[in-house]
Amino acid sequence: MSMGQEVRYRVRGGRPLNGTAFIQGAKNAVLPMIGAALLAAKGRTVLRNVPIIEDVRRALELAEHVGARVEFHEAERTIVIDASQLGDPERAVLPAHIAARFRGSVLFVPALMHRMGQARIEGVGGCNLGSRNLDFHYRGFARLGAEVTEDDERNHIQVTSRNLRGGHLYLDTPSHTGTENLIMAAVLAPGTTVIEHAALEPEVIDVIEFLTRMGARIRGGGTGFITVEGVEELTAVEHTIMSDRIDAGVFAMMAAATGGEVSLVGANLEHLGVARWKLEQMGVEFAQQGAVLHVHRDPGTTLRPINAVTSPYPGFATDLQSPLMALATLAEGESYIHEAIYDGRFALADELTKMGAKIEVDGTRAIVHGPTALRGTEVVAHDLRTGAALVLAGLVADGETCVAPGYLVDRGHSQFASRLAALGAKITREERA
Ligand SMILES: CC(=O)N[C@H]1[C@@H](OP(=O)(O)OP(=O)(O)OC[C@H]2O[C@@H](n3ccc(=O)[nH]c3=O)[C@H](O)[C@@H]2O)O[C@H](CO)[C@@H](O)[C@@H]1O
Ligand SMILES: C=C(OP(=O)(O)O)C(=O)O
Repeated sequence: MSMGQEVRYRVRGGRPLNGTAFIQGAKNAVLPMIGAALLAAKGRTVLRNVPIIEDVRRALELAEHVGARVEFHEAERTIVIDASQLGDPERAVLPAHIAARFRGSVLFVPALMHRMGQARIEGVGGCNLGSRNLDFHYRGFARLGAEVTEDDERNHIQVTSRNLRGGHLYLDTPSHTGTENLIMAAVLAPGTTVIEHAALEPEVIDVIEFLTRMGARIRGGGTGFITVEGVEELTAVEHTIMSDRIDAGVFAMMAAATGGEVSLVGANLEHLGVARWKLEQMGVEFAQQGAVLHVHRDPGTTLRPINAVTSPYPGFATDLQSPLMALATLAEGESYIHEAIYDGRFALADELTKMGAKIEVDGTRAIVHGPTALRGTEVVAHDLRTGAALVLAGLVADGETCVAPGYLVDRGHSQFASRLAALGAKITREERA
């Protein structure tokens, strides 16, 4: 999609979702893996089960911009990356026009440090969720020996790294990309690095598996205490990306909202963490059948209200908080939601209010008064998950719901309209020049 096009989703409510949906590969695993692939000085990396999302397209543009050769075989959901030519320090720049369009751009910094000795970050994007800092990343790079300077005027950050070496690192809170970035900074730094208070997300573990296959020496993934022994070089390998637990959670909640019955191919119930138990309390039935997750909500029963607090894995995922708020508008009674990770995720409440929902917001806490008979209207996707949550609301609303800008949904959900249409939803994705 070019920058000039406007994408919108049009949804007509009233149909239960039934059938089979293919859960995409994980956005939050593929982005660090594209960054990690740039660490390999020889050979070609092959990534499989790649989600066809805008963030992946931006990541590949960025990889080309810094000097890698990339191919995205969309029909095969496969990426091939050749990073053997990286090395020109002049190209060690993450320009705002690409990097500011997605959060994952920050995951390129370790590769630029190792391969080019420096990195200039002219912008980092991601969903507009209030304050989102990167201080743990930069402080960690500095503890490994990098020099980090800020150009406040232009809002640029310069990282220079002649001699990275192992060190003792910690995170104030278990940052997801922070953990991945510090691991990638440490894998090629001589000596031992310890990372305390590391993130436990399944994607972090998938990234550790990928790096280990490349030749990295990493222990303690999933324990919160990670040890990395620096190695001299990493090799390009092949890896199949884990399935996207947020995509799975969104489809499960859509089945629940509409009173449907779906089979989610590739979804893993364990990866839902606390969200699984919350949805079960609301009246959603899950059955894991090997690699397929079966989700059912009896349309003859009402949804029960819920209390949820977002927290790092295995807590209730903040990325699932928005669709949960939309689902809670349908529950019989008062739901309480506390968003403890981001201070700006509740823009959704105003949009749901336009559809008839009754939600009281106080800072990062919200009370949802259900049940509401939602009405379709034009609503704004302020961020990726707000977009997905509004599509969920549209699936049960009376009349037509129009969700824009669709680009934000396309940042993270692959072929959203066609996968939902395959389950019986009335949804179209429109592009206007
Ligand atoms: C590309 C990617 O993987 N994105 C995910 C990643 O984002 P991301 O890795 O950016 O999220 P973090 O875990 O780093 O952020 C969590 C909280 O920590 C704060 N913080 C973070 C880093 C830092 O250096 N200083 C600091 O103060 C942030 O402002 C935020 O309030 O994890 C989030 C939390 O699970 C998810 O919502 C995002 O989908
Ligand atoms: C917050 C999200 O993504 P990002 O970190 O890429 O902005 C998300 O996936 O909901």
